[in-house]
Amino acid sequence: MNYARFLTAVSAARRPSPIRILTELQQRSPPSLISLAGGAPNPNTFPFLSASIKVSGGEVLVLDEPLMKRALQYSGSYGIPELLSWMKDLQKSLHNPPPASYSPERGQMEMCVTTGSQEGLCKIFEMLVSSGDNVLLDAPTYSGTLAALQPLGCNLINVASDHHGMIPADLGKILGRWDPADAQKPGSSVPRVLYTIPNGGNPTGASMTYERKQEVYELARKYDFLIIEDDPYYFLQFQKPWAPTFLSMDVDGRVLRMDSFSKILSSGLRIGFVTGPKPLVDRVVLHIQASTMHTSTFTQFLLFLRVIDFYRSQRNTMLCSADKWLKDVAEWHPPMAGMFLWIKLKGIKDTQQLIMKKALEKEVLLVPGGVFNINSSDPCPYVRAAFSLSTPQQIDEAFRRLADLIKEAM
Ligand SMILES: Cc1ncc(COP(=O)(O)O)c(CNc2cc3ccccc3n(O)c2=O)c1O
Repeated sequence: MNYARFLTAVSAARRPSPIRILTELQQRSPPSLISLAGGAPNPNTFPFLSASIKVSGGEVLVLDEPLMKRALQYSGSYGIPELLSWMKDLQKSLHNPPPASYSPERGQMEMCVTTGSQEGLCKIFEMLVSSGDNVLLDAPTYSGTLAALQPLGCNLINVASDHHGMIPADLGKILGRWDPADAQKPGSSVPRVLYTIPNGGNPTGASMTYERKQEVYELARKYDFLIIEDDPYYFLQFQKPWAPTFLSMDVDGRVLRMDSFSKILSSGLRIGFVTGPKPLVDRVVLHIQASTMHTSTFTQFLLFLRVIDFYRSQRNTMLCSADKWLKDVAEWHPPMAGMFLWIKLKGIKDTQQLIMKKALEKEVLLVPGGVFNINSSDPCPYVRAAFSLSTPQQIDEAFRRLADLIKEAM
């Protein structure tokens, strides 16, 4: 992808802020580093020393004094490392984005934390849209998007939609006005941006089918435009399996995705995430450096502690169910971090067929361990179980089914 052609002159002119480079450097350095560089305030002057916050379920999140000193201090413009690392794992687990394994130049998956997904939206539009540009979207649409787009003086082209979201045939008809070969020409009027809300559209409630997403994505490839996937209602889908996202099919690195925790954790914490190709996300971060510097460190830590607390309880649930159903047929080590349990099945040389065929018949899905080996065809007795998304009841039933499966296979 030629990402430069998508940037406005303002975005292309942005350069890293020297003080932010120092903050990132300091954040990555060992505590032994002595910095006389940053103009950060002395945390010993902060009047807030610690915090204990009771969360639903009765647990208490504690920000002790050392953590509070970090939480009240400046932090990196991409987001705090702990939260970014967790979010990248989550995106890989949820969407398995092809660009996760790409090189930076090829559009490697990058992420940054934003102050609400609204900030992500606004900065992405200001990065990509200049006056007079043609922008594709399906209206009616979120008023906050129009508030961010319309002042940029672009030409909004409305693509017809229905309760299944944007109608690819209408998009194709609209794009038929142009020759795809012109897309790369300087000054071309071929649209470079398509915006859509793929799940629980605001205000229509429409959710886009996977098939339509595939057709839209193919048109994006043909006319070489970016897809802005604004998905704050992804976690509010009422039926499973959740619809595969544009990010999950993004073989070209042409999807910029916004996630939000406003509807599932707190709207006042103002935390959103941008996921997309590194050359573009880096430009959003340069804008953050020059505007807010970063999303509140304190609220990022609050979210991270809540997430960790949730994952710790999910891990404990999975370990209880493993002890209950699998202790005679498998072995594992309790994970001290992350969202995965690595399970070795006893008496099974290779789990590939067992999982890809037999497990599906019993309606339980895990990942056969072989896919994580350098040579995936090498036999592997392990399976990977994720405890990020399923309920305790689902985890328990899944392991009951897995235990049946292993006993039948032994
Ligand atoms: C499609 C789509 N994209 C992005 C956002 C922004 O979410 P956030 O920044 O992550 O919190 C939204 C939030 N939508 C609304 C917000 C809102 C806030 C105060 C009062 C009313 C509001 N109404 O009515 C809304 O629809 C959205 O629906």
